[in-house]
Amino acid sequence: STSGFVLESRVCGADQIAYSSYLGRELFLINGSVVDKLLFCEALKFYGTNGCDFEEYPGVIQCELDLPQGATYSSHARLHLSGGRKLLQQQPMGIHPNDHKGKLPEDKSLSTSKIIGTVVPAAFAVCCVSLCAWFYGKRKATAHTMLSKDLNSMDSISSFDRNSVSEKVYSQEKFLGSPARVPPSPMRVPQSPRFSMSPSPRLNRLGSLHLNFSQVTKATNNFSPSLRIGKGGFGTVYRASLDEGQVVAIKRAKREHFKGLRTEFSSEVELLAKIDHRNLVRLLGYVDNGDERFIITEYVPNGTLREHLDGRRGRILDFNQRLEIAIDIAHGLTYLHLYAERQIIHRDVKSSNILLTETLRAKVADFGFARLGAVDSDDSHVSTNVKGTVGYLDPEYMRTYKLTTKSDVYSFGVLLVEMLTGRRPVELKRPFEERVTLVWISVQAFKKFDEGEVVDLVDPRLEEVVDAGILLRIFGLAIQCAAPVRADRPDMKAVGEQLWAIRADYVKTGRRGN
Ligand SMILES: Nc1ncnc2c1ncn2[C@@H]1O[C@H](COP(=O)(O)OP(=O)(O)OP(=O)(O)O)[C@@H](O)[C@H]1O
Repeated sequence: STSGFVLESRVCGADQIAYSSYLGRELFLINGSVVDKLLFCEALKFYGTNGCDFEEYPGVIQCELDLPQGATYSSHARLHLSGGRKLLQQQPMGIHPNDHKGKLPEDKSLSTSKIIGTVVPAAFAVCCVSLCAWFYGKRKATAHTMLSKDLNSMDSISSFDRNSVSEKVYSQEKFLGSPARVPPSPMRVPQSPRFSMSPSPRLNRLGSLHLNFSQVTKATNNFSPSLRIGKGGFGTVYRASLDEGQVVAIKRAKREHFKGLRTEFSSEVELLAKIDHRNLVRLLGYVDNGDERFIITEYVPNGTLREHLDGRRGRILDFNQRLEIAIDIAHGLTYLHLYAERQIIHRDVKSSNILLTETLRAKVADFGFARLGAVDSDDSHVSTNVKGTVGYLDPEYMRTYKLTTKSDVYSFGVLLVEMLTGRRPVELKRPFEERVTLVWISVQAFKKFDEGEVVDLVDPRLEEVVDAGILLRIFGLAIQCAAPVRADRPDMKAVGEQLWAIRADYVKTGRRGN
């Protein structure tokens, strides 16, 4: 731990349990999901008596004090936390793709056994989430209700404790990655002396745009609220017009958002500025004004993917448009993973980071910037600003602190489910069992795939009826991407290829009711 920052983590059986506190703010996690303290303490108790040592765990004493009288770690919780995988594998959950009306097209890469192989562990992971949620929900009721062995009746709610942590968490590195544990990111290139952050420089020039602070002020009409297009965890975004008539987006980050940053900011930006791909938002330049930083990017005029899924941008996206957007995202991420000068892991793939052009081409935004908001030095502070949404986080990254491109693949899988269903990864207003979309979809998938009613899982706002075989493949792919174990996930390039093949078949045979 560093001053004020505590991180403890144990891998016990099949589960990873982590506790983090920073300046009095506590976070409890099981397998990457934020859980309430009761479940966390019960897990400690359970594992403590099963040979997994938590003696030095700072929360143990607290747990002793706080656990309500008679609260026990239920046998069903044990089943799911320690033997859940086994339990699920024993479930007779056959998927019979040929039983339903839409025949599963021949696709070696997505054979039935492969789907089972990925759906089952996925369901295991989501069961953990559900379980946390279940405890949270039932805590207020008096007794623990038995978790039915039948997945169909699984009762789940989101595990978020809204009082202690918002739906989103700040960059996972801030909460979970002590400097010693998080391996250096591929983005962490040696500091370039040319761009080192001395206190004096007021202007750094990178990319194709060379602006100074007063030009930025002018271009944004002195940061006029009328030009404000959005606000994120890192700062406020403005639409700005340059003298030459070029329209750009300028992200303004206040000092508190980057205080304590290591000095490789400029070398990282230098690297990002070289990236030129049609599915990635182009970085044009940045200005460092001491107290503020301005990141200037290509302006993408048609809002975020999330806004489109919500119907806030006019006509709702049809299925083909969603497929094309998914392919665009896959291409953008493949470029970052495979073809950029250095491998770049996005770390914050989500629907609000996908921007759309007027012709509905998708561009991935914010790559490489997640880390700029993540402060982990001693003089940093905990901000309530958020970075990264819990529902998109790779559970294996949370368990091992090892970040790989497969963490982006996981987030992409969650995003694909979001695009197919229209639902956010977590929707707290839904019935219990539907609140964590990946949980719901995986559980439903078992039922629906059998019954050939996979069409019911699709966004109800979609007017067309999509062939069940196509849906089966794409849901299968999404669940495979979001597999809890990294090795089970395909790489981004393969994902793009599979999406491409699915789209080709959709265009040929899958369009119904249009
Ligand atoms: N290059 C851009 N072109 C057009 N609009 C943009 C651009 N960049 C950002 N925006 C708009 O500004 C909003 C805020 O973006 P920002 O990246 O700061 O936050 P976010 O992605 O929503 O959240 P987070 O900080 O958690 O990643 C976006 O939702 C989008 O509407």
